Amino acid sequence: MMPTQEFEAALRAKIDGKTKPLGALGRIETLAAQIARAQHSLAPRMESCRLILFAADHGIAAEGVSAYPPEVTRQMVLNFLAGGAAANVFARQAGMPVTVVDCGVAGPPITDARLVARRIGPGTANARHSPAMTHAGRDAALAAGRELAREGDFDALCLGEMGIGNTSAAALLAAKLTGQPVAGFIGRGTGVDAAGLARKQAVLEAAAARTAPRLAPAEALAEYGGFEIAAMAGAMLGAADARRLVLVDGFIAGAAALMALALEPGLRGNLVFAHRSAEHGHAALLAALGAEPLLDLGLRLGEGSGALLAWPLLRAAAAMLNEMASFESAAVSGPA
Ligand SMILES: O=C(O)c1ccc[n+]([C@@H]2O[C@H](COP(=O)([O-])O)[C@@H](O)[C@H]2O)c1
Ligand SMILES: Cc1cc2nc[nH]c2cc1C
Repeated sequence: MMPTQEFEAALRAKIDGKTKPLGALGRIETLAAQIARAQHSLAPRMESCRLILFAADHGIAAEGVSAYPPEVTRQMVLNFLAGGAAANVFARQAGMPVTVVDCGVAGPPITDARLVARRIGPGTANARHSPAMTHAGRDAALAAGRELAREGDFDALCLGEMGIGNTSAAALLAAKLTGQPVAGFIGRGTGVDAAGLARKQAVLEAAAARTAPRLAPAEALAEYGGFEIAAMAGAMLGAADARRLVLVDGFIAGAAALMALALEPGLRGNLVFAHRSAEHGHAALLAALGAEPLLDLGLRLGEGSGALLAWPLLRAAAAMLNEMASFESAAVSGPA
């Protein structure tokens, strides 16, 4: 629903009527306004959030573009299920449930009742040489994310990912969606050294050269995406269907956001960009998104870690709107 002029005027009056100098709560004020618009309510609810963690493997990891071996994806999924990863710790701090989704982790399916199985395949094909996924695989991953993000009764969603090699997929996707050279989106990911970075640059240049500089969104996703990236993009669309806000994490989540926005520009109001990742290329990606993130903590982990850390700000913004006294109710004098 488009915010009406009356709604906007009432929202402005409510925020400006709170007992604070005009504009003194800065980004918390714009965040409160975003939440109110997304729910089309002057008294929005922002009490519950959950983390959905999407995991998948990447064929391009075989090119030596990561500092860690591909089996870490699977091992970290087991760590998520055991509750030992950073994402689990931050989610527990916030009292947030965690859903772990296997979108296509390499090797045999992980048999664990707590894992949500949405396996599209045992990882993508190597995008250096061929399209990463079929159109059917892409559509299935998008649909899986969309359906998961619509489920349950939550006001907001943190979306996170795990996938060795996925900074390569995200960089290629960002390049093909913006039409900009891939070089500007390449970083060290999990921490490749200088030689590793040079190899990653050569591999991604070669992968990018397979196709036109700019691709239609759905084509870019099939050529270069990952199953977890497609599922995350789908989850953003699903969250918007349910009028939920999404806390967008770092570089890979940012590429998924660029993808989701290319498919559905109306989604913009549902996305809150949580943080600026230390991954070189995230700044360029945020610029392409026209986004100014809330936090800048030097994180480069993924897993939704930055989104989880930003969740209290979302709660605080809604609480400001709902609980803070007005000049009138508290009998405080306005500007002289
Ligand atoms: O979210 C980020 O900004 C971010 C930046 C660098 C690395 N990561 C994580 O590291 C993995 C990808 O790094 P790489 O080097 O294997 O492409 C993947 O599991 C991501 O969650 C995440
Ligand atoms: C250990 C490890 C944890 C991660 N979490 C997200 N990406 C990751 C990559 C590695 C290597």
